[in-house]
Amino acid sequence: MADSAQAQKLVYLVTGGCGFLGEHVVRMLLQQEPRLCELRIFDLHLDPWLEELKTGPVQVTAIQGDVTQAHEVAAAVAGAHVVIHTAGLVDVFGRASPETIHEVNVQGTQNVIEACVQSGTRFLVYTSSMEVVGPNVKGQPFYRGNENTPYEAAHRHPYPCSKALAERLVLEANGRKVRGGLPLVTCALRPTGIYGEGHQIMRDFYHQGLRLGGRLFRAIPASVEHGRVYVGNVAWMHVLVARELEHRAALMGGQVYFCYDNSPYKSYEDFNMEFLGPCGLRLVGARPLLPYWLLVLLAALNALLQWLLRPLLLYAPLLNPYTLAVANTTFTVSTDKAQRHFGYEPLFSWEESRTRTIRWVQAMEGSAQ
Ligand SMILES: NC(=O)C1=CN([C@@H]2O[C@H](COP(=O)(O)OP(=O)(O)OC[C@H]3O[C@@H](n4cnc5c(N)ncnc54)[C@H](O)[C@@H]3O)[C@@H](O)[C@H]2O)C=CC1
Ligand SMILES: CC(C)CCC[C@@H](C)[C@H]1CC[C@H]2[C@@H]3[C@H](O)CC4=CC(=O)CC[C@]4(C)[C@H]3CC[C@]12C
Repeated sequence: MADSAQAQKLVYLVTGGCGFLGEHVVRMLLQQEPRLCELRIFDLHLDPWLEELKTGPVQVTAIQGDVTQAHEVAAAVAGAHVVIHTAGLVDVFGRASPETIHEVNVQGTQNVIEACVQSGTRFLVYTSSMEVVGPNVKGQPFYRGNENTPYEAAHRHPYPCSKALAERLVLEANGRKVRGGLPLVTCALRPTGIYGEGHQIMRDFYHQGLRLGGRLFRAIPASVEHGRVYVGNVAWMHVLVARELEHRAALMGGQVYFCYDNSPYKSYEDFNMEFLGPCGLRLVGARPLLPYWLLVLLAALNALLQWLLRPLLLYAPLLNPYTLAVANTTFTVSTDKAQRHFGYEPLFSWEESRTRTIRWVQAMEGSAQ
């Protein structure tokens, strides 16, 4: 792939390239991959910002398509050297049916793998998730664990189930012969909770805080640590992996890597306040305002209401039994596997990640400042 004749001629495909993470991967590739000659962006919905990318030296091809449609995926993959598969249905709120989540996340991933095999594309990077590991249904803590930490990964919710199945498909496909006879090289990246510019849930919390007169009310004990990673560093990791898979296929093929950086270990809410605080919001309470049993009851009530109202309207609040369990279970990562295997160092320091995220929140309409 990298011989001198082809040095500047790489074709990359990013599925889900218009999503929160996908957009950062796309922009990072354009900045950091000098060998790129064409960047294909495949997504169900194409965003207007793609237009501004089309004026640069790299050919940017926007492809409106659905990963569940094998023929659309095959057409997009044909001739690509590397596929970064970030497209997915990220739904832990019950907006989509379990069948749809499975179809997009599992069948969609299978379609991407088959398209690589059929078209002779050798390098596939899959965006997996920490959710593949946990938190599990028993709520057992995963405290600063790494890729080898033993943990009982038991899931019931459709989203982690689908991510775990899809990740397995990707890893099992490593070594399959692609068209032309060479082996497919795959690996999976497992981000913890991603934050940064474009993060929808952060936006939701910000607007909720504004509605509540600049206050948010603590729901989860400050002692519960939740792993977070800056979107720019997750994107950078994808770009590095995509680049290094070719040179270190024997080491990296079939491997999983947690995505990490120097973001501090904090509870989900305290971490959000790192950005929302400087934008004028305040977190009320050193301890949760409501007892945990009441939150469990409210979450169950929300699930019941969702089910009852489904024929009439979509009721999908942030709080449900699953999100409560995830938010209330310690899950943090401490690893250097990505550094050891492909030389990853975070591109953005914590200070820079924080500043960029704060600036983005401040720029939102209706800033509390
Ligand atoms: N947001 C987070 O904290 C984390 C996300 N992830 C994973 O990262 C990936 C990206 O997630 P986000 O950017 O947060 O989500 P997102 O919803 O912002 O982006 C997903 C993109 O995939 C596209 N997509 C959905 N269904 C599709 C289909 N059938 N065909 C083609 N495109 C489709 C969407 O239009 C969207 O642009 C996902 O695979 C997710 O599982 C993993 C860990 C944490
Ligand atoms: C009011 C509640 C008590 C708090 C609600 C917060 C939740 C909405 C979020 C807490 C943890 C989040 C998840 C976590 O960061 C891991 C994830 C990984 C993914 O791959 C997809 C997103 C998510 C499941 C993320 C979703 C929101 C939370 C559950």
